[in-house]
Amino acid sequence: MTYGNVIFVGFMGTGKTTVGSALAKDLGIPHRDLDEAIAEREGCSIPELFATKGEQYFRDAESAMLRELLQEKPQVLTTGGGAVLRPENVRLMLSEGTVIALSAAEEELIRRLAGDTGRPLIAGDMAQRVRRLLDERKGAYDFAPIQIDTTGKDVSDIVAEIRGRMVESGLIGRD
Ligand SMILES: Nc1ncnc2c1ncn2[C@@H]1O[C@H](COP(=O)(O)OP(=O)(O)OP(=O)(O)O)[C@@H](O)[C@H]1O
Ligand SMILES: O=C(O)C1=C[C@@H](O)[C@@H](O)[C@H](O)C1
Ligand SMILES: [Mg+2]
Repeated sequence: MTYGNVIFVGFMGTGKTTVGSALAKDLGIPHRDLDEAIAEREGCSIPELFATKGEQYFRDAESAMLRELLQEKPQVLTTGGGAVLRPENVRLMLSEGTVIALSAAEEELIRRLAGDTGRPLIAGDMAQRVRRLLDERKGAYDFAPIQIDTTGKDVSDIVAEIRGRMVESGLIGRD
């Protein structure tokens, strides 16, 4: 049994949506994804939203949707890579749930994101943009009390590792 929100943060491609969905199944609680909820509400994809309304509009929608979705506990809530950029969002996440940060080595992120067209901030020279953004966001995910490096690990192993950390922290029982 788990209580409250389990919130995933991390850079694009660290696997928040993929791992969060698998963890929610494993724990038997719902999974919501902030990017998917925004796209559904706005009636268009994230790249379309950036192109038509701009990043500032997206960030406002992201903060509002975060506040709204955090009311629906218990759940696994997976955020977008930039949701931690506003301090008010970070404060809200820390007060409303358990925050788990996923990370992965730069070259692995570049491999995972190759061919992707759904992330407007890395469109164009993807590898160069990933490197620059990683540098700009250094430390941005360090606030999360549970830190998981996903490099070279399968989704099922990552879920097992997270479960172990949640048991250690007294958030869930052993079975
Ligand atoms: N542990 C893993 N090993 C290999 N590939 C992975 C792993 N986790 C995720 N992936 C792949 O990496 C890509 C990005 O994963 P995902 O969409 O879950 O990332 P995200 O952190 O939610 O990104 P965003 O911040 O843009 O929402 C997907 O193609 C996914 O299948
Ligand atoms: O890292 C980011 O700033 C983003 C990550 C994606 O999940 C989306 O939220 C959007 O493409 C912006
Ligand atoms: Mg995602």
